Amino acid sequence: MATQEVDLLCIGAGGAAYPAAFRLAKAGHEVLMVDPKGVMSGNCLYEGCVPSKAVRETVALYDDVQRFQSLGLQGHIAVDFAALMQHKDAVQSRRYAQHAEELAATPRIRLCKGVARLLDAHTVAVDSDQGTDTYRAAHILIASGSDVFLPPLPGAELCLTSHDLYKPGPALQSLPDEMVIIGGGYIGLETATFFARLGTRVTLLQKGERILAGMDPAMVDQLLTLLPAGLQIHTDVEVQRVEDQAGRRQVVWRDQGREVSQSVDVVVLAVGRHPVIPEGAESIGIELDHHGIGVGSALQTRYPHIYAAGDVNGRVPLFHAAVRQSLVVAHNILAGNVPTDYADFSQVPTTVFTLPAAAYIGLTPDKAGSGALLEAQYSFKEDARAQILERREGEIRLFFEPDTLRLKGGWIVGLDAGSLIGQIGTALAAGMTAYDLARFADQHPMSAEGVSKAARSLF
Ligand SMILES: Cc1cc2nc3c(=O)[nH]c(=O)nc-3n(C[C@H](O)[C@H](O)[C@H](O)COP(=O)(O)OP(=O)(O)OC[C@H]3O[C@@H](n4cnc5c(N)ncnc54)[C@H](O)[C@@H]3O)c2cc1C
Ligand SMILES: NC(=O)c1ccc[n+]([C@@H]2O[C@H](COP(=O)([O-])OP(=O)(O)OC[C@H]3O[C@@H](n4cnc5c(N)ncnc54)[C@H](O)[C@@H]3O)[C@@H](O)[C@H]2O)c1
Repeated sequence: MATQEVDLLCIGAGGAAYPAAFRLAKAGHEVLMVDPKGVMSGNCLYEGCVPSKAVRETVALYDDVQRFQSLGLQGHIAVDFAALMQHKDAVQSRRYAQHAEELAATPRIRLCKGVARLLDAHTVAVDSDQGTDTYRAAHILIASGSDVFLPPLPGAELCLTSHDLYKPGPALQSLPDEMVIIGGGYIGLETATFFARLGTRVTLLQKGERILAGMDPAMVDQLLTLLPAGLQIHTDVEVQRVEDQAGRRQVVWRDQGREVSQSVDVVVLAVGRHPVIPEGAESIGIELDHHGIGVGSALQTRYPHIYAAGDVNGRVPLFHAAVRQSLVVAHNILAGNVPTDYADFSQVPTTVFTLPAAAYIGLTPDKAGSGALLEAQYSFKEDARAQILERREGEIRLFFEPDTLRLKGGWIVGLDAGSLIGQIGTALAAGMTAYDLARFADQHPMSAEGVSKAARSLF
């Protein structure tokens, strides 16, 4: 087939791709998204955010009901793990159907099921079941995301990954009694708390000294004291190998020079993700850095018309960061590839959706240095909603510039952390001060009032 012309070709159809695709199509441009999944939403919906949180929220309800056994909700409640997986699958199907409708209703935008390769700075080949098509694109958005990193660990192939756990039709259909999780980052810790709260005995093995390395230690240390009792965490260990033992898994690791082993039903490997670089990118001279495709905050590669957004640039590998970056790309394309919009990588709300959760944004004391920020605190112990829900653990901390009392960052451990961080983020984006927050009459008895109460503690 002859080469076809498009205004924008997106490599991938996840959160880093489709907001730009829709914005450009709305502005009258012809857009093609290419993705081997043949559906929109990338890994967030296929095996990431949405399915993992469908599991998380069900476990949170189970946890709440158990806590209320002596508080007015008596009766036996049991986990049906296979039904929980069906619920997760149903949420995924529902969202896929919604996205298909959105796509069908939007003119000038097509989604092709296939794999894209860069032939030169304007030409992209798309390999699909129908053969290979070639497109000449005025603009290219590389949004090919990330994939599970598999380390050279003997027996890695015996382990499950987040892909196996959360994809539609997941690998696990019954609740394991015992599980080892290798890796103490987001995926490892979230997954560990979900299973531990359901009743699985979970051992988590972390290579370095710190769980959730890179986050404010004061936040992480507080979170660690609140994790489920059925979760054992070993840090500073070196996993040696995983072996098959008549269908069970034997995990062998070194702990302070001593060899330790444990036999479990399931091993989950969660030691990170790596960017997926489309074929041809490097040969046309697109540069990589230690995160992924190298871009500045205008998200342009060395070619002004070729952009890289989302997990593939590895700067802030979160869904909402990918969406914001995608819109930055759209704005810069619409401005004729002259940077007019920039991604702010420093102010992205981040939540570890453990049970309970921890969330942070902006500048925290570990990064700012001791004494550089004025701290305000609010403990959930004294919070009305937390008392009503018997969730009195954790706190809100806000960090201000000492001279101006301008909000610089914050973190929350505990109740509604994943929602409250959005409120703090909005205040941060608006350049608000402790005075502004303290003046706002936030709703009682909701956890959000803790944000203004924390600010008021300074006066
Ligand atoms: C278990 C798990 C839980 C997560 N939970 C959260 C969460 O709660 N909140 C949050 O914000 N983030 C979460 N994330 C991260 C989030 O999923 C990613 O940040 C987000 O999906 C990134 O979007 P993206 O569009 O950059 O990439 P992706 O979603 O990875 O999409 C990239 C797409 O490109 C396609 N592709 C790859 N190569 C090619 C090619 N050559 N041609 C065509 N298409 C190609 C891929 O098939 C994929 O569909 C989670 C991730 C995981 C794994
Ligand atoms: N709530 C969220 O927003 C959310 C949830 C899940 C995933 N994600 C995204 O997915 C990405 C990947 O998550 P992840 O947890 O796989 O990676 P990660 O980089 O967050 O954590 C990996 C952990 O594994 C440890 N590790 C590495 N090699 C090891 C080894 N051999 N033995 C033991 N431990 C080892 C690392 O030190 C680190 O603590 C995250 O960076 C995040 O962007 C986000």
